[in-house]
This record gives sequence, C-alpha cells and structure tokens, in this order.
Amino acid sequence: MAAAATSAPPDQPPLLTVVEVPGKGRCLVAAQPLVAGQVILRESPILLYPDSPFPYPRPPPYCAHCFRCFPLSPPSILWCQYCYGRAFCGMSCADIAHASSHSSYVCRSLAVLSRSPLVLQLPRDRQVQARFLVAAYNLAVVSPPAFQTLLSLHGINPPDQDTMSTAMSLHPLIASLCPPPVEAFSVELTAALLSKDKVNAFGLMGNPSAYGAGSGSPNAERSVRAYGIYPRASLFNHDCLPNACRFDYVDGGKREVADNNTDVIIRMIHDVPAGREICLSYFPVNWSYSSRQKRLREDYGFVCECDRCKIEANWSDNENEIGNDGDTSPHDEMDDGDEEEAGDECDVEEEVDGGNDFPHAYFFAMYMCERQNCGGTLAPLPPSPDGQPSSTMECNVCGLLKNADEDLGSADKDDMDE
Ligand SMILES: C[S@@+](CC[C@H](N)C(=O)[O-])C[C@H]1O[C@@H](n2cnc3c(N)ncnc32)[C@H](O)[C@@H]1O
Repeated sequence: MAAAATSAPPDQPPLLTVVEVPGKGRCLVAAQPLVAGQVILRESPILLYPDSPFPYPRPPPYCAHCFRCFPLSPPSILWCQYCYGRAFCGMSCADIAHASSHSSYVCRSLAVLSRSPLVLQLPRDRQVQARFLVAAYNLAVVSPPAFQTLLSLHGINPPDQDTMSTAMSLHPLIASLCPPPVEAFSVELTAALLSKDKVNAFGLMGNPSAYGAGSGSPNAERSVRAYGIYPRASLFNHDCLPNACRFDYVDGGKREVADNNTDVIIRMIHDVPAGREICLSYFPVNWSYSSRQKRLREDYGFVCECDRCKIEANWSDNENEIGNDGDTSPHDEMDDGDEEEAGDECDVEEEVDGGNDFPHAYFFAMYMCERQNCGGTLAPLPPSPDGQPSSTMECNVCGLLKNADEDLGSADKDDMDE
C-alpha cells in the first residue's frame, strides 16, 4: 500500500490520505476522525462544459463562464463578439473566459460545430461529448499541466466498445473542422479523454433556468447544467451506502465575483473513525441492486462488493425489483445519469418495514431525501465554528432542509445561514 497525504490548510493535519488498494486503485481514507457535516474537500474544476447540445440556446439560460442563471429582468447578457455563440453575465466573466474556457480555439470550434449539419443530427449525448472534447483539447492549449492532470485520472483502459465507437465518430469531426493544436492528437487520445470524462465527471446541478421549462415554478426541479472535472474529488471510490456526499451551489454567491460557485464540496454524512475509506455513491442510493451492478460494471468497469451489495445479492429477483415503476428521473451523484437509462428504484419504505434482511434500513430512513423522484442524499450542515454538530440535514439534489423531524423547506436556508 502506498500512501500520500492530500492537501490541507498548511497549518492543519490532512483530513484524507490517498491509499492504493489492489482491485480498487487509489482510495481516499480518513487521516483522522471525521464528523457528520464536516467539509472534507472543496475543490474548483480544472474543466467545465455545459450539458447542452448545439446550437447554443437562445435566449441563453446561463452564463457560459460561471454557469449562473441569467436574472429574469433585466437580462444583462454580453455575447461573445467573435462567435456570438456564447453569452456571459458581464465583462469579468467574458474576460476570464476568453483567456481560458472560451479561448480563440474554442470560439472557432464551437462556431463551426454549431453550424455543422453532421453535428446537429448527432444524438444529444454525442453533441455534449463533442463539447467535452473541445473543452479538453482546449485545456491542453491553455493549461498543459491541467491537461496532464486530466490524463492522470482513472479511465477504463482500453476504452470500452461504446467509448471507442463514440471516439471513432467524433474524432474525425473535430479533426476536420477544427484540429486542435495538440501533439499526439489521435483517435486513441480522444477515446482516452472520453473514458476519463465518463468515469470522473461530476454533474453540477442548477436551479431551473429563468427561461427554461418550469421557470418561475417553486416546484420546478433542479437539473444538471454543466459537468466538471475535479481531480481530487475524482479519487473517491464508490460505495452503495456512502459515508460522504457532494454538494454544489452553482447559482449561489454573487454574480461577477470570483467566488468559486462551481466548486464541488464533499461533506460527511455521518461520523467515521480514522482509517475508514471515504466513499461517495456514483448514482442515487435508492437504485436497485441490478441497476447499480449494471451501471458500475458497464460505465466504471468493476463489480461492486460493498456490504450492501453482498446482502442484496442474496435477495430474490422480486425483492431486487421492488418499486420498478419506471417513472423515475434520478440525477446521478457524479454525472447526469442518462435519464433514459436510469436505474429501477428500490422501494425503501417497504424494505424498511421488512426488517431483518435490510440492515441498511437506518441509512435510508436517516439519509435519503423523502421528496418524490429526488433520489438525493441528506448530510448535516457543517458543524458550527466551535464544533457543535448541526441538526439540519440538507439534500444534495433538491436542496431540501430538514431539521430533526420537521421540514424547514429550502427557502429557509438563507435565514439559517445568517
Ligand atoms: C472516480 S475513479 C475513483 C478513483 C480510482 N480508484 C483511482 O485510482 O483513480 C472510479 C474508478 O475507481 C474504481 N472503483 C471505484 N469504486 C470502487 C469499488 N467500490 N470497488 C472497486 N473499484 C472501485 C473503478 O475502477 C472506477 O472506475
């Protein structure tokens, strides 16, 4: 086992240690006891790209740099003066973007791709993958060290058939329309990048767009707005009963302020002792055993042997398929979850009542969001500065706040923060 400390404030001991475990690769392990609600990692992305097909939607729903929703009125939108294919919420975002995520390479590429009939007839997922490839090759130009970091992340090697065929279809398109100025630009590199994206991208949840479907409705659901690559957060392995979960607050903070609103924040769900591996769930925790196993095998290349899977492997098919009503639209913890491929739900209430063969009933009762079709996980808000634990639980998908037995509603969060 090789170990290396993760970064922490210089004057404080590290919270997490990287450990190499055969069969799992790198794992993040608690370097000291960690408590419920504790923020164990806050990290900015090295790469971000929108979850939207071509062409860029008009009116644009969010800033192409900070990904915050444009305000309803008056919409202060600044179009890129070169391609008119991207809009920013002000000079500050536009200036930063032109030096990074919207460089002249991206500007030219997106302008061409947005008008290409070949691209426009691709399935939506492929178009989003084309956006990822442009963003990834751009990273090689604007930040070679960050590109090397991207390449150092885990990927399925050799890439699976699906990734290889995506690479074969997108690579020539990107090569012929706008070849990126990158050494080693090849279909193999394109496939490797797509594989890193599949395994490591986190979906950033936005509030409903000011212009989009459901706008203005208090019941409108949050949905994935963009994807980000976060190198340290990518080291968390999966467990079907995670002890930590991720949060993001894309629409939070002040517009035009570099306040890292696209950071990912990992918080502890409950206390763990030093030495315990810290894991996230790569998709909603209420997926059935067969859906979880399928996703992990096909997209992440491993067979899950966590404690929960060991128990559920012995359940009858009927028990595993409980709650298969087919109308779920869960949002993945790490990515958007291909809603059409979303897993069957396990009917939690039935299993909680069921008793002995469901030892993880407590987890579901305590840490699953109760809102229908949400699928989010609850973690306490961070402890107070003097270390007092918070009794308020927050859902990492819909933002629901719940205090012991009474719901506070997400609208009350700002009051509580003050
Ligand atoms: C996001 S990466 C996590 C970090 C990774 N272990 C590494 O070395 O970089 C996801 C990959 O980690 C491995 N992995 C994650 N959870 C695992 C688990 N519970 N059992 C075995 N392998 C796992 C799989 O190879 C998966 O594709």
